Amino acid sequence: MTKPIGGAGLRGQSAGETALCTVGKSGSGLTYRGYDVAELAEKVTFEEVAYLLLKGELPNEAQLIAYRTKLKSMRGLPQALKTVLEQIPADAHPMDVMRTGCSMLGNLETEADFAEQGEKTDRLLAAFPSIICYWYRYSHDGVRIHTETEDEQIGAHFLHLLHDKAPSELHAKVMDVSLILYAEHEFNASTFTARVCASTLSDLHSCVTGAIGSLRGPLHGGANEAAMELIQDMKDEADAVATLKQKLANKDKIMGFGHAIYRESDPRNVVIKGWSEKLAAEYGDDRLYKVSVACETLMWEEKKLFCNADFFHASTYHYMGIPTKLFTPIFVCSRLTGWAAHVFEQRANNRIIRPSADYTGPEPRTVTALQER
Ligand SMILES: CC(=O)SCCNC(=O)CCNC(=O)[C@H](O)C(C)(C)COP(=O)(O)OP(=O)(O)OC[C@H]1O[C@@H](n2cnc3c(N)ncnc32)[C@H](O)[C@@H]1OP(=O)(O)O
Ligand SMILES: O=C([O-])CC(=O)C(=O)O
Repeated sequence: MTKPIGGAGLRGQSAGETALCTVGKSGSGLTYRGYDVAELAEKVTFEEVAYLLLKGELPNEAQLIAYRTKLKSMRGLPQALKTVLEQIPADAHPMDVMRTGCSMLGNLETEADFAEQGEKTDRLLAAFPSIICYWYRYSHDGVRIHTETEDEQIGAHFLHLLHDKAPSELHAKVMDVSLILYAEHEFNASTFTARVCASTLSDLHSCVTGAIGSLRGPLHGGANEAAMELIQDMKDEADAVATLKQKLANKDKIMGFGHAIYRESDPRNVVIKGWSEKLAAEYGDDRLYKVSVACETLMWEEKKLFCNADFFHASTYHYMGIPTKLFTPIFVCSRLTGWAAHVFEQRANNRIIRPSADYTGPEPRTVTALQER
């Protein structure tokens, strides 16, 4: 069945132009500046994708080396930010930590002029893994970590800070692919939030802080954590089927399935699913992978709903020893590139975003005096 255009949620309506990304239009269904995401995930690294989105083209070798060196040099956190992170309790939601971390950095290293937007974005790109891991390791393990590592790549750097040791080649590769898959997705809710904020000529940190808030919800980025909570207790494939049937009978939303734009599949799923299978073999226990596949089959048979980017990310991250509550912050570390590129694009051709509303309230009336109400 084709979905009606228009209606609630601005679905099917164009809200502006972008040269950054197409969703559901060509190739596997997702392109970044004309490159198919599946090809990018196979042939390049996340830092190249970040460069592509933020600067317009893939870097040559010298540009990539310089970019990686620069990002590596920006991983340290100011003491004032560390002090703030140390105040945040262990049971805080890590997305709230990201939001506060971004906002605090905006106070300490404010974007004074739009000419600084590229520098400020690179700084956030380098600092986000440090922010989440500094807070996590301090609040959970009681240690103040050094946030600088020699890892060339952001994904490996994140795993290194989290686990206090450099990751295996396989885990570094999977993290890198994951960051590529999550980097950009046209006018999704969090990116649109960033663009609305940018359209008021606000600063970059405000745009990104708002976007983090939008990504946090379970209907958007928070779905990867919700998917993990769904599958973690499933004992086997039969249990997965029974659990989902019951949830569907209860009319529950199944997190990690469905999409606002894609109709039959999310092109990121096949890529991350493949890596989840490889990790399951390495891990030596494929229960989570198998129950995930059983969920995928059942959801298609029963509801014609398919896995979105988030579903197989749950097992993938779990196999790499990442705590569930850090899943969505990883999404932030990646999507920052898309958000910032959209902010740059909005600023380059700006008009304040201010749609109209259809009024459904009372007819005009006069105020009754307080004593008479
Ligand atoms: C990286 C990302 O952000 S990807 C998205 C992550 N979010 C999730 O995984 C949350 C679960 N999925 C959903 O809630 C939705 O599919 C969304 C929010 C992604 C898209 O929402 P919409 O565009 O409104 O969905 P859509 O119009 O395709 O829904 C059609 C029908 O399928 C149902 N449906 C859609 N997704 C699901 C789901 N995951 N589980 C159960 N039913 C669903 C809807 O309730 C709707 O039924 P209705 O017409 O009886 O109300
Ligand atoms: O496009 C959307 O609505 C949600 C999504 O998949 C993303 O932001 O990656």
